[in-house]
Amino acid sequence: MNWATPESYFEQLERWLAMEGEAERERMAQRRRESRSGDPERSGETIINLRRVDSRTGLAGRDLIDFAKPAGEPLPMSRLKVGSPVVVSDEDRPDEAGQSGVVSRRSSTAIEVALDDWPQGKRFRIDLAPDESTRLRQLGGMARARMANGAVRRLRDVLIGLEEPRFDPPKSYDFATRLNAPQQEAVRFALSARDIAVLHGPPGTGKTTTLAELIAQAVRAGQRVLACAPSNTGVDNLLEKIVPLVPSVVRVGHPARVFEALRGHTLDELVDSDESSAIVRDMYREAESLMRSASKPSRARNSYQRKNDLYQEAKELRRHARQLERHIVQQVLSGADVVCTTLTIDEDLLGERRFDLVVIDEACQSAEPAIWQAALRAERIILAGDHCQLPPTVVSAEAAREGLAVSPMERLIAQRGDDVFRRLIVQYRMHEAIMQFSNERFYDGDLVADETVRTHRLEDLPDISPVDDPHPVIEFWDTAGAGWEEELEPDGLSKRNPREARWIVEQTQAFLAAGVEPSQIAVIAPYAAQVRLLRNRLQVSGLEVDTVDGFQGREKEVVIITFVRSNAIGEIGFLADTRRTNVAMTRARRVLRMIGDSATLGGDPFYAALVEHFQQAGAYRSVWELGDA
Ligand SMILES: Nc1ncnc2c1ncn2[C@@H]1O[C@H](COP(=O)(O)OP(=O)(O)OP(=O)(O)O)[C@@H](O)[C@H]1O
Repeated sequence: MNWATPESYFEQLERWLAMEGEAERERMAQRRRESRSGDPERSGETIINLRRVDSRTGLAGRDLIDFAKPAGEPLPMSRLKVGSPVVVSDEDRPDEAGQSGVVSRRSSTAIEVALDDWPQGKRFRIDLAPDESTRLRQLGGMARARMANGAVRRLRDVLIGLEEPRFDPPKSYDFATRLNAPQQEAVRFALSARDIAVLHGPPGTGKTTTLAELIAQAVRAGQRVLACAPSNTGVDNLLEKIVPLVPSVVRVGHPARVFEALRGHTLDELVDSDESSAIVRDMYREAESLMRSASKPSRARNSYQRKNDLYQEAKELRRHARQLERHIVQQVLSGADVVCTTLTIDEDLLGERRFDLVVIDEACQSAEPAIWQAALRAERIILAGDHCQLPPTVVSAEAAREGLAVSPMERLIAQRGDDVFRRLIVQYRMHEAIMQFSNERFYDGDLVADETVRTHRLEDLPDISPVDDPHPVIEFWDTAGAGWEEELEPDGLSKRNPREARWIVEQTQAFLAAGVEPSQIAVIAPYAAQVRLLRNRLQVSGLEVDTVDGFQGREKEVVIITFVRSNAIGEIGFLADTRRTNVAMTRARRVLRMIGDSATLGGDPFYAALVEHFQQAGAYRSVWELGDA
């Protein structure tokens, strides 16, 4: 995408955001209609028939309530993840609005929600809440960017693609972590940027490790850094790597949304452990006791006046307590070398703060409107991600078609080419054979497998049999002509393939029998219906069956993929977004198995090349060999 002026750029973004808002409202309405007519859980945005099974008090006095189905029934597949904003409501009072909260933990049978008040009722439902506040904050950031002056204005225009990025001669650094040569070069390059630099990190190449080093170097040079990512998980992954390298890091955000192990670095906890916070707590307690005294009935002559005085005193005390609390918060923030937050920034909290360097990890998963809040606080900005993996989530199909699903990082690479980015090329995850196809199709053949993983096999793990007949590293199993056809899930719109599912179950059981731990296996399916079917049939604790989205950024020793689509008309639906398949394949460390119908998939040049690649590699099999096709 190219824009002629900042005005045309921001007008386009505003239109896209309006379309997103409309599409989200439509999706909510659709969900309500489905609730009335059939199974509300099918939307993946609602869980019904829940009971309160446990509770504890979390940070800042919030109630953390565990909800579960009767008799420990597993929860349905849903988009409700840790950090999702939700509404908890009483199923017996459908007309009441319910309470807003945030998912703070999830297991296969229970979901914990952080709520400000105790939820009343017996049977509950939890609905994913639309994120209007995020959109409003994005609009605010865009409006300010539109009016920007001076240096911010120049940075803005480089980001939009209207001005050339500039670089100083690279300096040399004394690195704190052991980086490979391309990682070192990437740090030198990024830190030489006067306005913008981009780091392209293909799977397993140590993008986050490199970003943490780069941030540490900036801090050593006396700079203040804002480290962001679109998701809470992304922020926490970065935070985890920054903490050992930088003395003072603060994580801004709802503690319920932060990994438990990292909560000591949240602003809430740091403020809480500040010495002056004891005084604030005393002041609040004192104010409460004044309020209680004031509310006691009294027959004294001047009781009205006395009550009024007590209320006034309590109010004044509270005002002072809040002031002091704000002061502590600002002190903690000012003392931090690095502030970590999602891209949805709390503007009141950060105030006018600007940073020498703003780093955005997973930048390929944020759409254009999401970057402006952070970008406006930057002297220089570094975007890192992999545009060959999952794009930003966009609800409006029309806005996506028009370009909202293209991240600013992807756009900058397309506009500026090699001048603006460096690619990390040594990967520490996949056996060479697993990497090869992705490498050729997506990474210009640049990727190199590090010696520590290049030839690693399943048999190198402890307790794996059979050692004398090693498991092949890669295999594509073709169902062409076998009649293993896809079907629609009854009452649903999602697709599944029962015969492929049966094959997957057999394969998985064989790996388990060979000694592979359930937690080392990923079963990946593109469609929710196939995931549901497989979860039903593969109830093994620790084994993960999910869609691609559930595995982004992660890895497993063994990855088994079912492509599902098998039909006479060669329709492959959203498998046509081949980046999803790239993500799925590149999760695997030692073994990759795929099953699909080449007659259906092969109409698409990407899948035709994939099957051809496996044939050439001697890793092509047909289900006809099984004798039960
Ligand atoms: N220079 C290096 N030497 C040895 N191991 C490394 C090096 N750089 C990264 N690694 C290892 O590679 C793995 C991936 O690193 P990291 O988590 O930084 O990758 P990533 O690129 O952010 O991953 P992804 O993008 O796939 O989520 C980690 O186990 C890390 O310790």
